[in-house]
Amino acid sequence: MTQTTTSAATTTRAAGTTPSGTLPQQRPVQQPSGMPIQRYRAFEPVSLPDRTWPDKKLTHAPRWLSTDLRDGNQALIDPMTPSRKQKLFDMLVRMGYKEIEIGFPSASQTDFDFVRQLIENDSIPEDVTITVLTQAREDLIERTAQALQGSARANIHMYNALAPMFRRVVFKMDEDEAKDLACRGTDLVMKYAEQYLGDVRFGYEYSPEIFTQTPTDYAIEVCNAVMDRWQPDSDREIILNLPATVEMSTPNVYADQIEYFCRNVNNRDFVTVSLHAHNDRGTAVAATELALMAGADRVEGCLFGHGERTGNVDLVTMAMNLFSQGIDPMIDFSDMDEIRRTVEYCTGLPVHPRHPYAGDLVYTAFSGSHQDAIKKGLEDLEKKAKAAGTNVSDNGWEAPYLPIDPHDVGRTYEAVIRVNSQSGKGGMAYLMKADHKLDLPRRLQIEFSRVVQQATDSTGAEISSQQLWEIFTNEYVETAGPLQVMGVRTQNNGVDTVDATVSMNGQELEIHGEGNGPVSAYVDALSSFGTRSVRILDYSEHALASGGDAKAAAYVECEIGDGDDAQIMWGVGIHENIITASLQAVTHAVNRAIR
Ligand SMILES: CC(=O)SCCNC(=O)CCNC(=O)[C@H](O)C(C)(C)COP(=O)(O)OP(=O)(O)OC[C@H]1O[C@@H](n2cnc3c(N)ncnc32)[C@H](O)[C@@H]1OP(=O)(O)O
Ligand SMILES: CC(C)C(=O)C(=O)O
Repeated sequence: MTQTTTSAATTTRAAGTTPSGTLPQQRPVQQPSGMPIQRYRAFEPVSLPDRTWPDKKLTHAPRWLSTDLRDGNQALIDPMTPSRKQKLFDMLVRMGYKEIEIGFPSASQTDFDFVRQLIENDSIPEDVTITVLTQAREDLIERTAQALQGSARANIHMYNALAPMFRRVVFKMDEDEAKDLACRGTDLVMKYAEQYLGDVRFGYEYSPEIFTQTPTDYAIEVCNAVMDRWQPDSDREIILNLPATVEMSTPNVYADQIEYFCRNVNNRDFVTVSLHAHNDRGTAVAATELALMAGADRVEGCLFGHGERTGNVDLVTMAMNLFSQGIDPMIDFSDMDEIRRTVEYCTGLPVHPRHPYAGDLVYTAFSGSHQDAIKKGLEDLEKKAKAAGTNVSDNGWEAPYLPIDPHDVGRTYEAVIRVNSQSGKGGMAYLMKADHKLDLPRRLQIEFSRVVQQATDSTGAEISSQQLWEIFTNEYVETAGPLQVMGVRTQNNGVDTVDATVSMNGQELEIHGEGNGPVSAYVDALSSFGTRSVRILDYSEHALASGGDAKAAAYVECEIGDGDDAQIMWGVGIHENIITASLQAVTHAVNRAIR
């Protein structure tokens, strides 16, 4: 056996033991995975030692562009039908998007026709700018301009790839040739805009595709050359959209690239710097947020992160992250479930149950300690609102584990707590109160949670609120047992008396008891005919609702029997008459003890 000697001044420990006398913990040794890491290399970041973005804060919403109908649509298993596109477009407008990329009209007759449909059916509000994408190819640019005829406000968005690998493999172009393609494309956009779009409030967006894998100085050089053609001015902005076409690095690297670009590009005052992050590393939201801190003005993305491969940056998370910091996203997400249903219908793809702010499970706690904290948090908010004579929704939000109030996105608190084998008393008590109006005393909560635990352990499955109610009533409220009460008369003549007709194990008896209240008189009566003694340890009652015929609930904690045989038992009664409810509660506790 190891010896540990402790004195006031020193602690001596046997070699190889810890202060608690246990064997020391060995640090785990991880093993090489054997995966082919030699095939990949780390991303080379731009050098920006004097970066300023880490100290910046997001204070307002950026300009948003929804590309659900373009980048989102081009990545679907089944691209949207025109009627689905229309439905999604209408919803985007209702939500407040003012810039919407509606397709790639030179790609197909379907895409072209959809643009025409929106314009000809007058579906585009005056203050909404539609955008369409094209490659830097003359035939495609001309067709693109034709598609936009008759619109009120429209942008042509042209792209070409600048990254070395793309130039070499896809385009077989050197840097100058790729720059020249961008410049010629810009000339053609202007030419065909003039030819077809004289009456349109017309704008231009250029994307140096694969911006993040392009040497930033070269991307700036091409953008400056494009601007030499477009000639931006105070009333002639250019949108320079800087895509992380494939996300290749940590978000801070994108932020450095954006800050570097913003500092060094020409005509910064007339340039709207736009972000277009994909989510290949799962950090598109973080990258976009940091890049906004780095000086960008505008964000392109899709609802729920649809788009090529892992998707575009998720516009829902982006906007709701701002909302949760008290910043108006300028887009309305107050009916999140309707937005989700519409996107699911239009895209044919489900939203993940854990999707931030919108998934089925994101305001739900199954585990005991989370439930307990949420219950206390909600009670605290209600208490504060009551004290101030306001509603919870009028006050600031602060609740454990819930970054926003589910009500603010159209959810109820119903799903906030769900019960399974991971749950504790707090969650069950919350459901019993919220759904069934029973405010269980604390020690009853503890006892009941053990009863529920047995049920969840045996099935391994979630227990619905209705099942919880059934378990509760079977256990505490409707206990069949040897003691049955057939009739009770209570009186108060200075002292409370109870006269009852009961049957015990089938034998009918008249019993009588006295006490300083009906419950103690009933307990006295029960003790008089040889059952085990009954002592009330705790008693509480409350109405289940307001109104004359409302039911009341009574909870009693009894000690039944004496000495070593004594059992502590809860019983519950629910009845229109509170005295009946109390006596039922005692009867149920006795029956539970005998059972
Ligand atoms: C990052 C993005 O999301 S970009 C948007 C991608 N979206 C889409 O591609 C959806 C719509 N696209 C389409 O329907 C078709 O690709 C079309 C209609 C645009 C073009 O079709 P096609 O000419 O038949 O074929 P394809 O797409 O294979 O064309 C590739 C050619 O375009 C060239 N090209 C690709 N991108 C560009 C560009 N931005 N500017 C100029 N040329 C380009 C390629 O180098 C290749 O040239 P090559 O034929 O000389 O080798
Ligand atoms: C056309 C551009 C903006 C694009 O979709 C991308 O690079 O991901």
